[in-house]
Amino acid sequence: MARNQGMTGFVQTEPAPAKINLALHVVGQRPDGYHLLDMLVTFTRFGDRVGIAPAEADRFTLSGRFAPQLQDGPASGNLALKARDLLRVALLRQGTAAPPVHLHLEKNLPVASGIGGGSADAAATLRVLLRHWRAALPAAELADLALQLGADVPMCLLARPLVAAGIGERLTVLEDLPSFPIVLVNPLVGVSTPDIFRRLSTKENPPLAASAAIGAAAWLSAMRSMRNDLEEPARVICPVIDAVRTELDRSGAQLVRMSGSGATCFGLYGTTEAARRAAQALETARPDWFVVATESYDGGDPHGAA
Ligand SMILES: C[C@@](CO)(OP(=O)(O)O)[C@H](O)COP(=O)(O)OP(=O)(O)OC[C@H]1O[C@@H](n2ccc(N)nc2=O)[C@H](O)[C@@H]1O
Ligand SMILES: Nc1ncnc2c1ncn2[C@@H]1O[C@H](COP(=O)(O)OP(=O)(O)O)[C@@H](O)[C@H]1O
Repeated sequence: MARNQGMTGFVQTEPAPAKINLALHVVGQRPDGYHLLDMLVTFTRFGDRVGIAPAEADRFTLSGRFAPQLQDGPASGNLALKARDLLRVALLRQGTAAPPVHLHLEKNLPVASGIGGGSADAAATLRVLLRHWRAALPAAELADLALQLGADVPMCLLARPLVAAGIGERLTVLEDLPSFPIVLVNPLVGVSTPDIFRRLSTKENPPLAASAAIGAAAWLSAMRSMRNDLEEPARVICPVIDAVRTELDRSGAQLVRMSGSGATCFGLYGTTEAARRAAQALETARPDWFVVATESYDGGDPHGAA
């Protein structure tokens, strides 16, 4: 697997936005061990990017700040390539051609950080390859294929504000969730998702009450009564999360919470300028952390907005 300068020369590129769990309630456990979750989810303009070009044989290259972390393991373990291979098998089964491609991943999102980078890459790969190969799968088959790649992949395929239930396969798109100026902060300590789930002390918590709020103030107030049930076990494994939260609280955020299984925490702000200033102050105070100011999507077409 080679390092590559960037996206120049790729015939099609696709954004792989970060997934933000604005709330995550653990409400049960399936017999196979997977946890039942109620999640309020949005996506950000900031994310990874997948590019493709036709090729004589399949090829995979990486660039971006976090590419080195994915270069150590075998490329075949990369979720973008798993997505390519699974999609190709499904298309060949129905008689659709899926010729070789050069796939490039610009890795801007920290790895194992609770914002679904690998899932976003897999989903973006599915979207861009379906376009490139001018192919389609029945909706139910595509949803199944996405879920095989990971519990977060179906929601990343939609990449728009939604409520997710089950393990992430039951999705309800939210048309009225506003866009929020948001700052993401990760202390650059990777957190293993199964480890966090294993440490949960209780698995049957109150469900998400997703009432139909209208406007940013009403949504903020509704979100304040929601939780991320994975925060408690994550703070035990990764105590620096407390420091991340404290810094975000001090930066003037209207709501601070951890996303997914951590360790990324986010702050929501009243204006883009407030988010930008907060990110600048955080970066100065903690140059060893990953800090980015961005915006979450509203209920409109995410691919138009990205
Ligand atoms: C916690 C969440 C919330 O959005 O996000 P991240 O922290 O990964 O971003 C997701 O549910 C993560 O989804 P994803 O990262 O795709 O998980 P998978 O690869 O399917 O599962 C990895 C492992 O996590 C545990 N797992 C995952 C999802 C779930 N609902 N219950 C679980 O117990 C299982 O041990 C599983 O083997
Ligand atoms: N394209 C990818 N980007 C990030 N991680 C990947 C990718 N492909 C495989 N992985 C593996 O998936 C695991 C989860 O990574 P990631 O999706 O970044 O986690 P999270 O959902 O917690 O943000 C990592 O341990 C990593 O080795």
